[in-house]
Amino acid sequence: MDSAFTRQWSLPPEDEATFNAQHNAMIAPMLAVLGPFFGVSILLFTVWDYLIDPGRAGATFLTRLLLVCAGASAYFPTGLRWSPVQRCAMIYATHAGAITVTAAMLEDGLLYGLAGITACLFMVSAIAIRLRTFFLIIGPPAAAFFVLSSKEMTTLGFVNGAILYTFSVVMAAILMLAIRVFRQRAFLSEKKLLYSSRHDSMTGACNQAYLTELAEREMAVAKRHARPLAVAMLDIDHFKRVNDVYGHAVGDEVIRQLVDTCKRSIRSIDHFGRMGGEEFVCVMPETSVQEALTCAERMRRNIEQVRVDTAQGVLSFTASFGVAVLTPRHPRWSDLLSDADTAMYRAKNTGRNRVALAFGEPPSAR
Ligand SMILES: Nc1nc2c(ncn2[C@@H]2O[C@H](COP(=O)(O)OP(=O)(O)OP(=O)(O)O)[C@@H](O)[C@H]2O)c(=O)[nH]1
Repeated sequence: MDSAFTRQWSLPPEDEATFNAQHNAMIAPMLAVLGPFFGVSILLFTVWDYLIDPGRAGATFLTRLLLVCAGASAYFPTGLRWSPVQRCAMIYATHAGAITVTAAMLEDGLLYGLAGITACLFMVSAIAIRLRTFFLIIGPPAAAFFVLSSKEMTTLGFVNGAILYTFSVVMAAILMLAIRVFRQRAFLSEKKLLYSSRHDSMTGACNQAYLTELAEREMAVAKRHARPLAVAMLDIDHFKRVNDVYGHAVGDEVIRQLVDTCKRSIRSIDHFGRMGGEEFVCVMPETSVQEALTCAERMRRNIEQVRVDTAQGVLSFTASFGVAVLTPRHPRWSDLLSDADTAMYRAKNTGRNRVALAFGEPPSAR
């Protein structure tokens, strides 16, 4: 199948779970409002039963009340831990079921009730997010309708009712798919927007604001559980010279290569960000002094190996690193960062292309 077509209707697997979770979180509070509204409306429709057949209105009211009360348990979250979709299915089965059963109790009622029964179908379009869910929710009341109408209606009435019902199901399913596509697009644009608000557009590294947010969160966790946390600050050596000799485009390429190299040299739980210009920070949770020095050294060595092809020949570059680890002397992220920054300047001042530890050993020699 054409991939552009597939993309219209489905999300990448890594997004599907988040999309569904967001959808469930959105419909859960709606159930507490829409559920009771649906239930009360169904009870009020007893007036209609009375107009059609006053003698049976009492029985239809009791049936409606019984089924609505049975479904009302799903209006609000309970200890049963139902998923929002299961709650929807319960409300729909009992409430749309109430309309179907009471309609069947009246003469030609299913024919009159068909409008209400099919209208309820469209509510499911707004709530279901996948065809499977859609059919799961509408299945039991639809089966009830077909069974009851095959018994209660004339053959002509049954055929007409079945055609109308089936047509409504198809229309509601199409509406559901259209709503899904709109929601998917909104989800993907929001995701893209969020990504660009948090990442540097040139390198894809976290931007300063996002890195600070992540670092503060990691710091709080590390303090709460008395876990180690380390930070490495790095700056490309003599970068101004790269720009001056090779031009800005090559300078940009050097920055991109550095980010790719560093990201490949760290763990997936580490956070790498661009603080601005040619200065970067790596936040390393669960990392001791020795491990942080090893990681910084690995980044330094890998950067040293990078080669950039330019019109003036092959270019290599280096970076200087400052490492600091969280101690009680760092109540705020800015204190820890400042120590890493001081260490990084020590690495610069003692020869560059090296790793220095804040308040620790002298910089590691090349
Ligand atoms: N190409 C490019 N250059 C940048 C970017 N951001 C900052 N720069 C340049 O980076 C250079 C930084 O130079 P300096 O701060 O003097 O430091 P340096 O030349 O690296 O010297 P040391 O840090 O002391 O080793 C400046 O010339 C900036 O214009 C960028 O995104 N792209």
